[in-house]
Amino acid sequence: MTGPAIALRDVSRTYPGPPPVSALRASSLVVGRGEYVAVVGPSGSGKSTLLHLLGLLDRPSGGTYHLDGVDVAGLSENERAALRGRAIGFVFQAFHLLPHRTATENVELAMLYNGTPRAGRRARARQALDRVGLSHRLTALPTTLSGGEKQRVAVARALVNEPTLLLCDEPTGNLDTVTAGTVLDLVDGLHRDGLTIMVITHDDSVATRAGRKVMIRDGMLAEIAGDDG
Ligand SMILES: Nc1ncnc2c1ncn2[C@@H]1O[C@H](COP(=O)(O)OP(=O)(O)OP(=O)(O)O)[C@@H](O)[C@H]1O
Repeated sequence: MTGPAIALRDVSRTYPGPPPVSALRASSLVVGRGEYVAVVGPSGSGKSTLLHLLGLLDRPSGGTYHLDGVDVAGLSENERAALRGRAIGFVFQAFHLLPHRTATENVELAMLYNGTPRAGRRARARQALDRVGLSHRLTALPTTLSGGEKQRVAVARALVNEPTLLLCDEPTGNLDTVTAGTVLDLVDGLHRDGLTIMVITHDDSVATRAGRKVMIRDGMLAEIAGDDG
């Protein structure tokens, strides 16, 4: 792999409408491997739009996006899906766990389409759940898990394919402050282990965990200087 984890150059996204909405305007951003970046901004500023582009869930209207040195514009839909599954882990506010599957099964599902043999999936799911401190809840159904535990299952699911980039969208939005702290501690640990992390949030207490903050306002990205910057 060559190049930074993420390189956006003059990336824009206009929703056609009518009327057309310029949700992201010619924005550039380079994120090095192992960086922990928070994207903050008010409602409607373009955070989800950016996340969908970064996560290969949407295509920009203009500009270029290199992920791990790969110009993703040149990829077919199947290649984009394969790259997404291999390189990116997602954690969302609403957990998105299947209610009738155990914690282990929820994590196993992330490996369904990536060629991991069935026999290997269970062991890897257990390892991922162990990494997030849930080895005692392997067979629990999501309805029996606390909010923080559900989010930790979601983190295990995001990690199980060993992505290079973790994209988190308001990861603590459904959690109380104390539980949010434990999930953010977990994310801090992943960062220390070398994972590249982007957290999208409107919550400053979440953003301050990151080494670098980027503001988005009216679809424009701008760096926010750190305390020592
Ligand atoms: N599919 C769409 N079609 C048209 N306009 C859209 C679409 N999705 C988002 N928008 C608009 O684009 C702008 C940016 O929306 P986006 O969802 O990226 O903001 P956000 O910062 O994630 O907001 P929030 O914090 O409220 O989730 C908003 O003006 C929104 O109304």
